[in-house]
Amino acid sequence: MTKKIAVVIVAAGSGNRFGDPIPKQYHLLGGKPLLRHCIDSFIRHMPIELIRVVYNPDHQDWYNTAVSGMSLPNPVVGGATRQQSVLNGLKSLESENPDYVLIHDAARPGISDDVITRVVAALANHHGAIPTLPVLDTIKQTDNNGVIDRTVSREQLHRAQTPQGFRYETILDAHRQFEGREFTDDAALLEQLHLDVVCVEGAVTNDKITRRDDIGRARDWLKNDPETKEDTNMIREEFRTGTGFDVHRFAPGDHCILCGVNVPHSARLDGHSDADVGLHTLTDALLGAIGAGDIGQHFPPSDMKWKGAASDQFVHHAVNLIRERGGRIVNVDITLICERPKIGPHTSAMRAKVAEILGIDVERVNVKATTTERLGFTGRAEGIAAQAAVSVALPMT
Ligand SMILES: Nc1ccn([C@@H]2O[C@H](COP(=O)(O)OP(=O)(O)OP(=O)(O)O)[C@@H](O)[C@H]2O)c(=O)n1
Ligand SMILES: C[C@](O)(CO)[C@H](O)COP(=O)(O)O
Repeated sequence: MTKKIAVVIVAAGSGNRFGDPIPKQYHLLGGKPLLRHCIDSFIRHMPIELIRVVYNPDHQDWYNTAVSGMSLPNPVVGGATRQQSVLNGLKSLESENPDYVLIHDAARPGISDDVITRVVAALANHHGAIPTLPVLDTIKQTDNNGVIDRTVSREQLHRAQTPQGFRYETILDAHRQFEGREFTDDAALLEQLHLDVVCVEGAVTNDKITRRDDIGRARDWLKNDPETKEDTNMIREEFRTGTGFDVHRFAPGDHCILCGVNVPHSARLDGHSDADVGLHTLTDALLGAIGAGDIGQHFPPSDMKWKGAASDQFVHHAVNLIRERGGRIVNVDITLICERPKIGPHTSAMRAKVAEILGIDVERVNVKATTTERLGFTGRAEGIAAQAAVSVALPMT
């Protein structure tokens, strides 16, 4: 009899070890997000209504981009731990009551048809089946100081991958029973219950993306993957450039706000909001990249509500417009043009602040300064000018 098979793809993690503001499951590999690679693989083995993605609603924009054009069931909200996310995903399938369920990490985009087939086939004779790889290195056990106690035999050791397949009711009961206790994979719960879980052959391409370097390895296998070239689900990106220019005059005061940083000076900047000329020009550049006008259209200077306002909110607004379009900021470069105050001592703090506001890595942000050799209004110390250039990647429609 044909078995009803469902899949839970857990994608609610924040990827702390990967260390990027964009969670790793939404990073592009060969033109499409890791999560989409996983979905595209499972769709060949089961009806779309039996695919459940467990996600974090804070990632909504990235999620929408990843599943664009697909009519998947609504995503399930994840929990604080992988285990909690799995339980939420399993519960969401109760009305479907499948025979088998496969539980897969969205961080494993290199899942192959063969691995899925092997896991499912093994479920005919076992409560669970998981793909594994042999351990090839010699394994040492140490004390707390790193001094070797002994060499562990690797003969019976295996590296566990996903998808881990189970009889649905068995794994749901196990997750309910052990809710709150910590396990690093799903098979471990059945081990506690002395139910048999068999290891089947996994795949090197199915290794988990955990740290930043892992993406490079995944790109290498993808280059050799014949399916990729014909893949019609690739989310292709196009790159947009935006520029900004802004000027504010000096007025009596004792500091300027520049790129979100308080810089002591013998004058302040006058104008719209807190007059942060750096963030204003950045906002203009971001809006320019997506064809969304300029800062004055979104936040009219005539509107008194912006008087004295912190300018990071203008940048946040532009960033949200980019995210709504499924885009991401590739890099930004801001130049402050003035004779005084001296900007050099503050550029590190400005870079960090701008990166924080944009939610991107500091390495993608540059802030620099120049003078105009005492020429013109900046040379006469009447005010500060700033210009910015940004690059934004947008999914091609
Ligand atoms: N609360 C959580 C934690 C993890 N996961 C998912 O579980 C899989 C494997 O977890 P891991 O590699 O540890 O991902 P993260 O938790 O995102 O990474 P990190 O531990 O580095 O923060 C990932 O697909 C991740 O999205 C999840 O759905 N819910
Ligand atoms: C489930 C898993 O991917 C199997 O290898 C792994 O245990 C997840 O562990 P992590 O600590 O969440 O990376």
